[in-house]
Amino acid sequence: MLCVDGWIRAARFAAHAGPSTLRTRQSWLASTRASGQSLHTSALTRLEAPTPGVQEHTDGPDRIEDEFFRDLEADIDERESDSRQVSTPASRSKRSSKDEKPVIHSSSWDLRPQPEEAFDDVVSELLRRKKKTEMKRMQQGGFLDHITVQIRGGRGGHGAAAFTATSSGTLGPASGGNGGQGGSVYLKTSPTLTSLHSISRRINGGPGGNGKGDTLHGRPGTDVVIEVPVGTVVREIRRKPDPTSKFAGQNGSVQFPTSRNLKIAHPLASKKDSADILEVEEDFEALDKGDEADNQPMSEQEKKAWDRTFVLFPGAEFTRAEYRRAERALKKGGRAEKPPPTFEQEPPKTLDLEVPVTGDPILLARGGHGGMGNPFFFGFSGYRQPRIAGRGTIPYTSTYEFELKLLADVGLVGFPNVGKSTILRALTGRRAEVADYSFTTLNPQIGVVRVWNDGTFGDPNAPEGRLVVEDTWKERDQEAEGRLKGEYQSARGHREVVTPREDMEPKYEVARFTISDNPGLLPLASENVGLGHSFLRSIERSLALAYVLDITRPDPAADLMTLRNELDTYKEGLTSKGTVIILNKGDKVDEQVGRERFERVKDLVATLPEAQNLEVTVLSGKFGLGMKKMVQGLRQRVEQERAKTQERSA
Ligand SMILES: Nc1nc2c(ncn2[C@@H]2O[C@H](COP(=O)(O)OP(=O)(O)OP(=O)(O)O)[C@@H](O)[C@H]2O)c(=O)[nH]1
Ligand SMILES: [Mg+2]
Repeated sequence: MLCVDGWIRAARFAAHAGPSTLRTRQSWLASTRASGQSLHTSALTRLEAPTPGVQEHTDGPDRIEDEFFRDLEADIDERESDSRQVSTPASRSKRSSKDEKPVIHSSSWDLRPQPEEAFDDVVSELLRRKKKTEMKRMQQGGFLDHITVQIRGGRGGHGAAAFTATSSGTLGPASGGNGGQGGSVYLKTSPTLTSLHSISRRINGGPGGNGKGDTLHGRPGTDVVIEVPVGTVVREIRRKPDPTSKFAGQNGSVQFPTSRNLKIAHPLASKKDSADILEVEEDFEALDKGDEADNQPMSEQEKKAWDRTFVLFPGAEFTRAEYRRAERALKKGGRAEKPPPTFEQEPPKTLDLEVPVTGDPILLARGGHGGMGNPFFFGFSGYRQPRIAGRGTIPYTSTYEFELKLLADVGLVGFPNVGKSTILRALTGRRAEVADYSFTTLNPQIGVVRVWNDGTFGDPNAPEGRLVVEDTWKERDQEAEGRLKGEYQSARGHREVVTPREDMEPKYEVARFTISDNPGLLPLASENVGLGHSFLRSIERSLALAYVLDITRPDPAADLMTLRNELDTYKEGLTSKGTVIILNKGDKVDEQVGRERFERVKDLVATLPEAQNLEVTVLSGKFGLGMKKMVQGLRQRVEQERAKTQERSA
């Protein structure tokens, strides 16, 4: 049986669409006619299986074709003459420059070695392309799915060494305020983000305010909340003390404590200390007992080092012994600087943000302690008028690795320029970039497919047959023309939403799933050629995969094998997620050729281990034809997989 429903929709769309759409359509009609091919017998309409529950038109195809063509062509003539009248020199020059746009044909990525070609040439060509696409990606701001970030809590504010003034001019009671606690760094998910590019490489909590006289404490530092997309995996990979800290390595090099023992390499440590590995605890005990070194004069370097821990009242001078006593006071009060905990003492943080973070954000790095004001040192080892206050501590820096694994239920995979973005747009209305050259899509995109009770999908108000997905530059042209005419025409103008007619059956949503459009994959993608790993990583978690092949290419079956091999090489078992094989651009081939290629793919699929889950379908993303069957297939698979996951977690 013949399904002409799709064709009627396409014809209807053409009759309603704007001038540039008409031109495309008209040239298509003309070329098809010229080749002596009957339109309704395109591979698409013949191969599309009837969708259950959808009423089929029983009129003879010839009659429908004739009727629609007469109307359509009259419409086209009328519109063309209209558009000629309004076209301005500016819009004409714009179009002509666009017409000169170089078109890279889809076959240009066919890099499978030809018999006479050396494999090395192919590889070097692929590497050249990888460089080119990466450059393009960088120029566009780029998608980032893997970054390392240095995170540190804010430094604590310094304590104040101050005294209440007395009428006699002597120093009254100590009244320095404490420094404020540094701000902490938190993490939460954001539903609107789809890449990590907005995250800075270095994130510090806000610094705490300094304490002041009259026991005025410093204000706490501002907290920082990092927002990441859902699907981000966060791993702490390193901790290191601040380079100015006592625990930092000598000469600014940083030493990460790998065991409980810590090598003290600091101006304050004696020669013996830096030679031996010394327990920190014991170090402080030894300090308390006093040391003959205490009586020796301090070097400038040592003074500077103490200055990083303490603030002195103006004019005050401290000996080494006094400093050590003050340090002990801090330690007893639990305010002394500590080395970063090792991974054994405090396991590294690992978070898998597969579901949105609800409630409080997650703490990644705590702010440093505020320094103590001088009242804290009162009475300690004989201080009646402590002319010393503590500085705020600088927390250690953690290096985190952020990796984004996009969480779409379905992933579209295919070589460049086969129409993946077009299909995403046809399914979801998301304005993904579509253009007739390879690597249009550089960043994965996610759209939501909504399935209605009558088996339709997408925008519930969009009348059938009004949808066409055009190359984005054409839309931009249309937009510009609209602006010139003084009327702003949305790029989605031909998808305008209409209120459902009263006689229409009410629709309700029965299922919803997300689908991701990914950058095109090249042979050797699993070796990181093209955009390689970056997007393979993000499809790893999809519940189902849809292969997109271009039916106008000479051997879609071979393309499928190359695609499958790439996925298999990247990760074993990934191909078992395959659900549908889409032969796109069904409107572009004539029936016999289309049928042959379709059969070849089907024969090949029958030999695959995952054959029982795979369905082969021919469709046209551009004209939204033949999509229902694919949506049903994907929906079923997604629901099955979701049920399995639920069972497993139960
Ligand atoms: N005739 C016809 N053209 C189509 C169809 N689907 C896509 N195209 C055209 O094919 C070209 C490439 O489409 P895209 O959707 O950008 O392809 P892609 O796979 O996303 O390409 P990359 O992002 O570069 O990997 C565009 O010019 C589309 O208009 C279709 O079903 N029929
Ligand atoms: Mg694309």
